[in-house]
Amino acid sequence: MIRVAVSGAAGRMGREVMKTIRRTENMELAGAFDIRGEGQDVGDLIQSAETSIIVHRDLEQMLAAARPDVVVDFTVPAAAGDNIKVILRHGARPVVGTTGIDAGTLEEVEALAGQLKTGCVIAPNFALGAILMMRFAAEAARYFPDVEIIELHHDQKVDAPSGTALKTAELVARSRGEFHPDRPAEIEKIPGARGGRFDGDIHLHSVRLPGLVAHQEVIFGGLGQTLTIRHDSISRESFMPGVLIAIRKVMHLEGVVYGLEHLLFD
Ligand SMILES: NC(=O)C1=CN([C@@H]2O[C@H](COP(=O)(O)OP(=O)(O)OC[C@H]3O[C@@H](n4cnc5c(N)ncnc54)[C@H](OP(=O)(O)O)[C@@H]3O)[C@@H](O)[C@H]2O)C=CC1
Ligand SMILES: O=C(O)C1=N[C@H](C(=O)O)C[C@H](O)C1
Repeated sequence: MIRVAVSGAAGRMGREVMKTIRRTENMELAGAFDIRGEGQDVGDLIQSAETSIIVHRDLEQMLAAARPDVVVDFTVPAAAGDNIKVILRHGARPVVGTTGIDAGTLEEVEALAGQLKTGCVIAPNFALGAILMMRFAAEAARYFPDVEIIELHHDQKVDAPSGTALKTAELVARSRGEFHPDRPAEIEKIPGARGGRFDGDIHLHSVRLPGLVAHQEVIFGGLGQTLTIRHDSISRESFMPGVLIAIRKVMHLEGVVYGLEHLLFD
């Protein structure tokens, strides 16, 4: 039985993870942490009967009371780094979906996990289709180096571009074939109209609208043709199989694994 606690328990992803853990064999929901909903029974958050697990506002207290093996974190970029360090120091294993964590914090987490010989998984996207979309995009970039990325998300998302779009841009940049851009000097009549630029010339565009969940198109352009690779998460259930894989695998890891693909394909 793996004892799992959830950080960001009152959020959209935290609630979905708690529902999933509660119906998964060999896993037990052990604790819940969030800055919102202190003292609330988790059952209220996931529309189920009372669970006797209450939301803690203090991560250390929750860890001491719940003694989880794994803590799943879906919070905010500003909090996730500190949360991960506290979880590691407490001897539990973090599985982190929070995006937008800065590179310096990630390095500190890598050093700490290595020093403590404890496993940690950090993945900007847990949906299998999104992992494949990134893989196919990296492959296509070898033949079509001209590319733009459009990510589309619900209107409550705080970070832009999405973690997935940034990871896609990194992978595309790494595997890109020969690239000789021959473009006219552009005039942006509204600043930002051409999006953000990764590596100088990979344009990323972020759309935020109610009704959306999480979507991305990677559009390649070539002589007389385009190739579009698109993934749609139409519900947050899409992320759950990947989260469960990470929870099971992190129990046997030492150090940080960045990206679900390393648990699926390596
Ligand atoms: N890797 C993946 O597959 C996926 C990653 N994500 C990422 O997960 C993160 C969460 O997304 P989502 O669930 O939609 O966001 P929500 O805003 O719905 O949930 C985040 C929760 O964390 C709480 N919170 C804020 N600060 C802290 C803190 N310091 N300590 C503990 N809890 C805190 C928030 O409270 P309050 O509302 O009061 O601020 C909220 O309840 C985002 O970074 C998102 O990009 C999302 C989907 C999939
Ligand atoms: O905030 C979200 O919702 C999502 N965030 C992740 C990201 O930033 O890539 C993963 C997915 O796109 C949903």
